[in-house]
Amino acid sequence: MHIIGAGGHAKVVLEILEQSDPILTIWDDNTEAYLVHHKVKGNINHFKETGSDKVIVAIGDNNLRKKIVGELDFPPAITAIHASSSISLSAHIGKGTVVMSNVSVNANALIGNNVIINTSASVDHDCNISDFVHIAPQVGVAGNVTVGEGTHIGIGACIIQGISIGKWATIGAGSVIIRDVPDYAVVVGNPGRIIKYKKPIEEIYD
Ligand SMILES: CC(=O)SCCNC(=O)CCNC(=O)[C@H](O)C(C)(C)COP(=O)(O)OP(=O)(O)OC[C@H]1O[C@@H](n2cnc3c(N)ncnc32)[C@H](O)[C@@H]1OP(=O)(O)O
Repeated sequence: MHIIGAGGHAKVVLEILEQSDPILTIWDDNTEAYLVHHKVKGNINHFKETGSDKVIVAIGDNNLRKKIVGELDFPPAITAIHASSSISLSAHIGKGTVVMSNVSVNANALIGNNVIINTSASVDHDCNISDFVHIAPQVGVAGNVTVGEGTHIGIGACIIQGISIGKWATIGAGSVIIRDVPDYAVVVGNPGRIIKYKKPIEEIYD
């Protein structure tokens, strides 16, 4: 199994994957780096020579994670699911996705590819979470919420039921979201209010 990334987020992903398979190879453009006790084996171009899809891109920044996944010859096929998480049998977890400790994913929730559901977050029934989203620690997402590609939901935020959040939006730490959020909006506070709009770097240059 392979991990791309050697930063703080990758450290947590490493610990999850080591529960099931201690044979892991780490790849990062900083080829001098260590991920805990594993020395980085090579850069991302070097990784491509393995021809493997048994990889997860363990990079916390949604924009950068999408960019790196896009550079790979095969989409990541590994999911990292912590043994203490509780995932409904009717939920779907996409490939390349990380589910950290004490997370709950309830009935009929759809979680896309290359998503991060961070420590102790909960995603309730019938939610639809798109690719490259990051749901930070302690976030509560109520039932029937949709979240567009690449959105970051900050630590401790709450989203009430039925809300639709657009793509590449940012929800500030501790915010309470009671109204729909448009694409690219940065929303903070209780109740959440839009303070600005921020496009991901790739889309700014499109
Ligand atoms: C395991 C892990 O570590 S996972 C990572 C967890 N971390 C997170 O989830 C981080 C979430 N990030 C935030 O909350 C950030 O503050 C952001 C993204 C919302 C805003 O960051 P920036 O774009 O740098 O905005 P900036 O700091 O300039 O703040 C702009 C204004 O919004 C206010 N503001 C920023 N964040 C918040 C917040 N969470 N709640 C309320 N107000 C806020 C600021 O006080 C400031 O107000 P002012 O203009 O009246 O002074």
